Amino acid sequence: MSVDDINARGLVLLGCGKMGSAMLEGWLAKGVRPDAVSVIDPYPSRRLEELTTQGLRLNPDSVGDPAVCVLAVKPQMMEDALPQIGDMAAGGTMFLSIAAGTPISFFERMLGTKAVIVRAMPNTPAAVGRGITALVGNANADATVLDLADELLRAIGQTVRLEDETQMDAVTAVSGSGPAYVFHLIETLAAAGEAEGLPPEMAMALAKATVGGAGELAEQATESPDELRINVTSKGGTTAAALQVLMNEADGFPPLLRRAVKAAADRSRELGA
Ligand SMILES: NC(=O)C1=CN([C@@H]2O[C@H](COP(=O)(O)OP(=O)(O)OC[C@H]3O[C@@H](n4cnc5c(N)ncnc54)[C@H](OP(=O)(O)O)[C@@H]3O)[C@@H](O)[C@H]2O)C=CC1
Ligand SMILES: O=C(O)[C@@H]1CCC=N1
Repeated sequence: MSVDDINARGLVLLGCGKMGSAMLEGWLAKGVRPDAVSVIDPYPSRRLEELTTQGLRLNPDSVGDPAVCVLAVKPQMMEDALPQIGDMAAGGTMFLSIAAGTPISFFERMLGTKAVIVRAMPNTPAAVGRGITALVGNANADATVLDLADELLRAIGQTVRLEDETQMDAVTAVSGSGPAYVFHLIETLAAAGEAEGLPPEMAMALAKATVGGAGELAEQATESPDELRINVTSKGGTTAAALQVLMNEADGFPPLLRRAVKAAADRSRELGA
């Protein structure tokens, strides 16, 4: 699905809160025209209202037969929200659900077995083109459809294809929710810097740049993250002292993150039950 296809046939967002807006910003930055976008959302943000001056349509009476309809309301709201897209499923629209937990079978029940459905799990760095989205399609989403979905999602970052929908719970727990863990790492690293005597603004600047820079290095370097970690760690030095705390198998990062990721994956499974 190229930006040209979207601009020709249109894109509808059912729900445009934090994640829908992050994706929309990424697509607009890649050349999707605001006048190709319709948003259905009862309380649109000020940003969406501003975009109406560039042609974005808010809660229009009819959305026609768009190329893509992104389903971006909370899982708990999905059943109530879906009737608003009318009989779009009768046309050639690709439905792209980003709802955590909600299985493809739910959408097939709601939209009919002929609907072309792609279930995806993006994350909020999509707003700056640095997201990662995992995707899997239903039986109607053939290789061409999945390639098109992949192309659309690559406009907001990287993509991975899942072999099996059941992998989506773990994906959600790692990369869907993951940015929140990293933001919390930034918050707590800055707070720890403050506790060691740094002014708050400086501590926050150091924490943000360290997490951002380390993430970029981990993606660009040929070395693996464990090699990059070893490169920072001088024998008998400061990093080794910190890693003795963080890498502790009893109460360091490994058991803590294992528990956190399991809690998220379990919640994703619960949402789908
Ligand atoms: N946030 C994230 O990082 C990620 C979220 N997701 C998924 O994205 C989806 C949206 O999450 P998120 O953006 O965080 O949630 P938000 O609550 O920020 O966004 C949902 C939007 O849908 C609106 N809405 C509520 N009811 C309806 C309705 N009946 N019709 C149309 N719109 C409606 C909400 O309006 P109002 O606020 O007024 O209720 C809100 O603007 C969820 O399914 C979530 O699982 C997936 C990956 C990452
Ligand atoms: O917290 C949530 O349920 C959603 C899904 C992944 C990120 N946010």
